[in-house]
Parts: sequence; C-alpha cells; structure tokens
Amino acid sequence: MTEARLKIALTKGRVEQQVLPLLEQAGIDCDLIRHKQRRLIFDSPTQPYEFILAKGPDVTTFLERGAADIGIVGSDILVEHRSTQYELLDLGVGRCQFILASTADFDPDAPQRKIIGTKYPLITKRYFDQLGQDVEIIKIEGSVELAPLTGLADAIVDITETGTTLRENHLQIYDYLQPVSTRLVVNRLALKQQQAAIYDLVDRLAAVVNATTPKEQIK
Ligand SMILES: Nc1ncnc2c1ncn2[C@@H]1O[C@H](COP(=O)(O)OP(=O)(O)OP(=O)(O)O)[C@@H](O)[C@H]1O
Ligand SMILES: O=P(O)(O)OC[C@H]1O[C@H](OP(=O)(O)OP(=O)(O)O)[C@H](O)[C@@H]1O
Repeated sequence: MTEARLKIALTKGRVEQQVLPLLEQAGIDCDLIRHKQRRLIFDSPTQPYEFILAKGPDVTTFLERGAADIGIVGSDILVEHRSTQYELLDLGVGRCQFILASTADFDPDAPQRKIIGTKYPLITKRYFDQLGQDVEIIKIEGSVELAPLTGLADAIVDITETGTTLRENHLQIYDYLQPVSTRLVVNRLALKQQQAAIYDLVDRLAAVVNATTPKEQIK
C-alpha cells in the first residue's frame, strides 16, 4: 500500500515567501515550489507531502471541505472567515497589525456615523461593536488606503507591517486592533486519521520556529 500524502494548502504570495525557508529548515525540499512558474500543485520529492498553492481565503475553504489536510494561512484570514479548524502552530512569520487609520483631520470621537473601508468587514464590525459604534462598512479588495484619500470612506481598518504604505500616503494610525501572524491549521478529520504524520511535521516546524523566533514574540 502506498503511504497517504498529507495535503498542505499554502497561501501563495507573501506567506509562501516567508514560509518556504521554514519548511526547508524543517528538511522539506521546496525546490519545485521555488521554480514553480504557473503550476499550483507540487508533490514533495522526498516526503509524503502534496502542496497546494492558493489565496488565503481559499485555503480556509479547502480545509473546511476536506480538500486539504493542513493549511498555512494568516490569522487575519482565519478570524475574518470564522475558521473552526484546529490551530496547531504560530509560525511567527507574516507578522503585522490590524489598525484603524485615516487622514490627519479624522476625528475618531466625532458623533456622526462613520464610513469605514476595509478588506475585513467582520473584524471591522466586531471592533466598532465593542466601541458601541454603528458604522457603515464598505468592502474593498485592495489598496485600501485609497478610501480615505478619495473621500470614499472616513477611515480604514487594514493591516500594516512597516508602516511605509500609510506614511507614503499621509495616513496616520488612530488605534491598534490586534496582531496578525501566519498559522498552521489542520482539518479535524485529518488530525484523527493522519495524527502521526501531522504531529511529525508540526514538531519539526515548531523546532525551527522556536530556534528562529525571539522568545518575547512567542505567544
Ligand atoms: N504588509 C504585510 N506585512 C506582513 N504580512 C502581511 C502584510 N500584508 C499581508 N500580510 C499577510 O500575508 C497574507 C497574504 O498577503 P498577500 O499580500 O500575499 O496576499 P493578498 O492580501 O491576497 O494580496 P494580493 O491580492 O496582492 O496577492 C495576509 O493574509 C496576511 O496574513
Ligand atoms: O505597512 P506596510 O509594510 O507598508 O504594509 C501594509 C500594506 O500591505 C498590505 O497590502 P498588500 O501589499 O497585500 O497589497 P493590497 O493593497 O493589494 O492588498 C496592506 O493592505 C497594506 O496596504
């Protein structure tokens, strides 16, 4: 009987670039992914893993529907998409912060109903609900910073890492909502059926993360 392959859905783009070195340090050959061109599925040549490259929100869908066993995805996506899968590891990369930002003349305490632009309507709603504020939320797919600059919205809820995009667009931070990092999550049924293989991978990655992440950053 051939050994079952673990299907790992990896968020392509920024997360992929930051996670590949961790996978390699954990002993997984990622050469095929590094030279992938337009291919989307890769069998690891030396281990029983199959990598599926997908957008973050789709990684959660693959996991929920059992089309992938393991997902590697930002905590921003997990919260926004109400993921109910088991989170086994904080990979310590893809670190950024959710913030409320706008132009210098924005008044967060103004009594008028605010219009907020964001890629993350659920996280935005929860934040303003906690403040007891009813806001209008406009869903934006990218370059969220445009919203307050063009008059589309009063402010934005978005993620920032270096602050460069905010600075270059003359926007300032009014509040910090929550930190974000890349997580390893697992489908519940897969965890039952392939427990040994999943924990073997998680243990190897955890050793790499613990060796490379400063202690104060591990939550
Ligand atoms: N500026 C950032 N710094 C660090 N991590 C980020 C940053 N922006 C996004 N991330 C993390 O990386 C994940 C994927 O971001 P990425 O920009 O690659 O994809 P995207 O948001 O779908 O953008 P695009 O549509 O441009 O590919 C996010 O879900 C988040 O967890
Ligand atoms: O603080 P910084 O380091 O400048 O990073 C912040 C930017 O990164 C993300 O955008 P992304 O690059 O994913 O592009 P997008 O606007 O197309 O979503 C985020 O939405 C900010 O625009």
